[in-house]
Amino acid sequence: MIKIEQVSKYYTGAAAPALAEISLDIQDGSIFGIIGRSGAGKSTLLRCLNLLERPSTGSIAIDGQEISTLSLAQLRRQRQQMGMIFQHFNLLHSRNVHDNIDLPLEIAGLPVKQRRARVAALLELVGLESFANAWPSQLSGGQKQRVGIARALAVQPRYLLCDEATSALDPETTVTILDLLASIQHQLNITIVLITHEMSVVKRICDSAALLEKGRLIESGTLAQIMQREESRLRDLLLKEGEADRAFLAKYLPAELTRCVA
Ligand SMILES: Nc1ncnc2c1ncn2[C@@H]1O[C@H](COP(=O)(O)OP(=O)(O)OP(=O)(O)O)[C@@H](O)[C@H]1O
Repeated sequence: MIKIEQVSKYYTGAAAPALAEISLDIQDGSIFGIIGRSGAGKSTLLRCLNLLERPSTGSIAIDGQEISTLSLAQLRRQRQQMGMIFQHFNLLHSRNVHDNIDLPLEIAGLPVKQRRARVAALLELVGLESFANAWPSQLSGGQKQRVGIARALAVQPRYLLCDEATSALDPETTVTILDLLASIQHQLNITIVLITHEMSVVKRICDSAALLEKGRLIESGTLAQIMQREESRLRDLLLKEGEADRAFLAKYLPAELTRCVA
């Protein structure tokens, strides 16, 4: 479990903190959505989780281990537990698909035979078996993100952090990538933390969510809890584009759906 307690982040020279006293629990095996407008602090929080940024105050504990107390070697090991995918995929254009996925394994110093087997399994996992020799420039956005996902999973992380991973994709491709992430979570039992400004993403795959605004946590909980709250900004946001979203209503508010249909 990731336990974030009273985390604040002050950037030098900034008038207001990027994060202000954020407390959140991210349960193992969940798909946790962090939502907020531009500047809300989502990326800062994600960077604190992947250990690229240190909170100014407060603590982040992973499985009870406070990360600010880790030695450099421990920090390196902990970073390997955090796979990351990005809005613009961040593939190396000088490497083909196979070699992009292989890169973290090469850096980790795994024997070549083991690396080949692992890359083949990852290509299959993301449905790109026949694209091993393709170059990034020959792929669609969705295929590029599949390569990004395979690469992030190469060293078998426990957490997959997704930074607006579908924001550059069209709606149909977005759905296929989100469904792939949900299937991977299920198959590998990893924890997925994703940041997004799109409620449709949260509705499609998240089981928990947190709403940030100007660095502050407005609300958090499981979607089941949020949907039962009387006064909830997150519930309002989830229902805002909800009319057409029967699957979501059927899951969380079946009575509401029956009323809409009647
Ligand atoms: N390296 C930095 N130095 C100074 N200020 C920063 C830095 N990174 C972020 N900020 C500021 O911190 C605040 C939160 O930014 P952050 O990028 O975390 O928000 P966000 O919700 O991810 O926004 P977006 O959706 O636009 O990426 C903003 O006011 C931003 O200008």
